[in-house]
Amino acid sequence: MHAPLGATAVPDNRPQTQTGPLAIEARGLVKRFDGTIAVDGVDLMVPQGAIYGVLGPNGAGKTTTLRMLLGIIDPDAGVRRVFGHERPHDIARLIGYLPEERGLYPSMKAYEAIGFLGALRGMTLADAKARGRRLLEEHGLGHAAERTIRQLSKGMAQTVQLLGTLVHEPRLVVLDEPFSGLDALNQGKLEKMIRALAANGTTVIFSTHVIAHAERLCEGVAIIAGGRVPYAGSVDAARDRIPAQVRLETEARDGPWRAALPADARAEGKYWMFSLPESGIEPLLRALIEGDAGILSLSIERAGLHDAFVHIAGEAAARALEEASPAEQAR
Ligand SMILES: Nc1ncnc2c1ncn2[C@@H]1O[C@H](COP(=O)(O)OP(=O)(O)OP(=O)(O)O)[C@@H](O)[C@H]1O
Repeated sequence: MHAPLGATAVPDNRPQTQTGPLAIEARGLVKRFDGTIAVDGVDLMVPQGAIYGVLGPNGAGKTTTLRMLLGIIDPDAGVRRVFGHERPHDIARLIGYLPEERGLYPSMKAYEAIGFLGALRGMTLADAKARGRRLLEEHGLGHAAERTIRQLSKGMAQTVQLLGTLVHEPRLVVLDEPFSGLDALNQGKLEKMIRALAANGTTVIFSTHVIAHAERLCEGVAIIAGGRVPYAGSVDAARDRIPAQVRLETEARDGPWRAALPADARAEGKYWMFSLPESGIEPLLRALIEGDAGILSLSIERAGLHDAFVHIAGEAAARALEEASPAEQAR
């Protein structure tokens, strides 16, 4: 039995790599529309209980990939297993799905809309409505339970639809661009909800074109560009594809120590910046000290997911990502 959403304190330092059973295993998924390839050989492994991001610019193939995983459309080639089942429809009651196109019946009351979605996933309508009311209370929308969908703000309606996605306590939650259309406050609330779901053992997979969301939330990420997945794995391992950068401040402007700096060293204001040498920091430190650099400060900065994305998917894909939503990227 799951605890109520949002009720669990969730540590931010959960392990980045998980072993154990997979919620989703997809190999070689291909989809064409009218002869044009939308998804071109996607492999994904999502461990149970993980938060997993599918990150890519508009048109990259995120929605098509998610729809194939859910069994809404069939791949032209490849296999996908959800909790070991090759036909996701067989376990539809274990899955919650928030589609990219939001939509609830405008004349339904908020708690009825949640109830309706729960009934579609196998709950009795009465149970689903009662749970809808409870979820609305728990998420600060108790006052809106009796309001019709058309009387709600866009953000509130989106939260109602999300609660309808979760009302039957699915074991796998698939969210297509769940952050788009939400203001900063509601984006923060959604991040909390996603963490709470995972802390309760639910697997969450979401698509996004906002790197910051994937970086803050996900253990695993699939980078998707032009229908291909040039990287799928842990966020940490993606970041480790780029050498960490050393930021060095010295007292001496010149001297024998300069010969110890790696070839890619460049001046940035009062600092020297360069890639962490493969031999590690110690031999470098020794050389700097012996060469009378007078070290004032030295820090090692790990690459962020943005730099990793550029490195893996290329500048053009990164630009497309930023152009998709500059305001959301900034958050
Ligand atoms: N039903 C369809 N018929 C024809 N082409 C489609 C269909 N669905 C998707 N496509 C095309 O497949 C490609 C991938 O689309 P998809 O919606 O999967 O991308 P996405 O990464 O989810 O993009 P967005 O972030 O804009 O939603 C696009 O070129 C799109 O135009």
